[in-house]
Amino acid sequence: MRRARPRRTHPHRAHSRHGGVCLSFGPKRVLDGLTFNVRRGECFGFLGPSGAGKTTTIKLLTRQLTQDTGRIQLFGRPIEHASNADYDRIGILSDTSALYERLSIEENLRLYASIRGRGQHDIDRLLERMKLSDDRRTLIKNCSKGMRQRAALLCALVHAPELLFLDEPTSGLDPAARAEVHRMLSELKRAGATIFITTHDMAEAEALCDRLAIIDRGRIIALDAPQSLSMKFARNRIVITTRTRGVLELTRDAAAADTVHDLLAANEVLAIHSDEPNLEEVFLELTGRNL
Ligand SMILES: Nc1ncnc2c1ncn2[C@@H]1O[C@H](COP(=O)(O)OP(=O)(O)OP(=O)(O)O)[C@@H](O)[C@H]1O
Repeated sequence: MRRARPRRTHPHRAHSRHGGVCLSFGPKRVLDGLTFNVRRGECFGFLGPSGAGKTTTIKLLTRQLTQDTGRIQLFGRPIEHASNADYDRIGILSDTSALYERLSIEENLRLYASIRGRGQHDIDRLLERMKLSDDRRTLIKNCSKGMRQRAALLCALVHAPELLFLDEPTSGLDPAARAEVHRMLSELKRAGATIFITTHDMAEAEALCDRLAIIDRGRIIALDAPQSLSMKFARNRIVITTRTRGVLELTRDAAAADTVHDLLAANEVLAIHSDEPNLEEVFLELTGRNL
């Protein structure tokens, strides 16, 4: 994988009031005191509105950029001391620009396998897995967006990395290809890989991620397990659909218990459910914006 040479982005060091990692592009503060850690073996989701700083964070974590201030550790050591052997433990899917346009899908895969010092024996299996066997000889420049995305993902995986950085891995994929990527990521996780993933797809985040960070304007505004995030924003209400009295919303208290009892006795209850927000609503509440 080609790595851009690390470069400083801002002539002076801009400190955050809260510590953590900061980065500015010119006068614009893009990351503002980021602090988080990713645990070995987990799938860590990084969500946020467009322009929040997700890709920039991946670039810092993969040493394509250098932070202005703050410390980053990779495999438990300062990232400045990361060796080539450390980088060999990493797979990166950022966009599809790392693919060679004039080579076929298979040639790209074989090239990446040889760059990574890997044998070629897994390539047929990988192509089959991503349903790319029939298109293996198609040149990248003639591939659809979904085919490119799948090919790029395979190139990121070809050396069986322990730590994967995936920037919107399912964008542009149809539902079947998306499900295939999800299955593949779940398998990698079961095999012990650590995954750092950005996505705009809340259902994907909920299904795949052990923990999620929500980032807005370069700051982390929430970090927890998907279910815990929803619970934090639970509105403490129950919603009852009745036979003749429409939909009732009750606050969870002793009075609600009496009402529910009376409704049940009168055979009025068609459905009862708690009113926890889904992740999409949590996100909207936190950021005031759609994904
Ligand atoms: N090389 C650069 N020079 C100047 N500004 C940049 C550069 N790269 C990113 N930015 C700015 O930094 C901010 C964060 O960008 P970033 O790509 O990290 O956002 P993102 O959260 O990944 O967004 P998206 O979901 O749209 O991919 C944006 O305002 C963007 O315009």
